[in-house]
Amino acid sequence: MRHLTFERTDGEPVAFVPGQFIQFHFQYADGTPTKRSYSIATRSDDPSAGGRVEIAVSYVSGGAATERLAHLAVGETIDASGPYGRFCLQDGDHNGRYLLVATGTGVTPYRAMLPSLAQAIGERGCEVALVYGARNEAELLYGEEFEAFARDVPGFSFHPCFSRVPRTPPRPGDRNGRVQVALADLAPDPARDIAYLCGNPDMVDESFALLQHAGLAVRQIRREKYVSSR
Ligand SMILES: Cc1cc2nc3c(=O)[nH]c(=O)nc-3n(C[C@H](O)[C@H](O)[C@H](O)COP(=O)(O)OP(=O)(O)OC[C@H]3O[C@@H](n4cnc5c(N)ncnc54)[C@H](O)[C@@H]3O)c2cc1C
Repeated sequence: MRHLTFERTDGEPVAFVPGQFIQFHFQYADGTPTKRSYSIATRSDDPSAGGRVEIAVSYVSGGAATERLAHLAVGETIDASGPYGRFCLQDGDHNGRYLLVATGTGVTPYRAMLPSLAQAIGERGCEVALVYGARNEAELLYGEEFEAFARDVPGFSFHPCFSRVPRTPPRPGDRNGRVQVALADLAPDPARDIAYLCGNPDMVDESFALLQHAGLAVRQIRREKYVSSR
């Protein structure tokens, strides 16, 4: 995975709502134009971010966009458009708990949402549980930040799930296995939960089915599937 930071060539800040994504535009080797989407990871409470766009890219062997992004040099430019998307927190929600579920780079929109989540916890007294699946500790993207946030913000809990290799030594709250199991253990409750699911499409579909089985309505489940957009 790579964490990349971009700024507009005209120096203007990039306005976005946490949860949105941008698209990069480039060409295949034969000159055919194409584009790919990447969630914005920038935290608005980070003064050093300064209106820049931060993204995390999971490397796909032979993938057109990730090959291009993996070989971008510092200072090089790439065409982009956006922001797009509605995988965002909504003003009218009065739920008692957010269940945020992600695998891999699917956790990036939640990093961008952290300041808004802290505000919701402070103003509405709601809880937030972040369930995050990675294969091993090395792939736990922004893990230290989420752990620090959980320490600082009562009401926010972080549940890292290691699907291949457990963390050694394990930390309190670590889970081994798939995010779906940890999600079920949180006892999803239609009376108080709104869920966000982001990342691997199979994980999103399976978690969606699990939440529906627990009684959540479709409007209580928001999804962002990281499908290839050719
Ligand atoms: C709304 C949205 C937001 C997204 N946000 C992010 C993000 O924040 N970070 C991120 O890394 N990606 C994100 N993606 C996925 C991203 O847009 C690309 O699809 C991904 O980077 C692969 O593009 P590529 O051009 O490198 O691979 P492609 O050239 O499109 O694919 C090459 C081959 O790899 C396969 N493949 C594609 N993706 C994967 C994968 N993940 N695992 C295994 N095989 C794969 C394809 O089926 C194909 O056979 C997002 C997608 C959407 C729709």
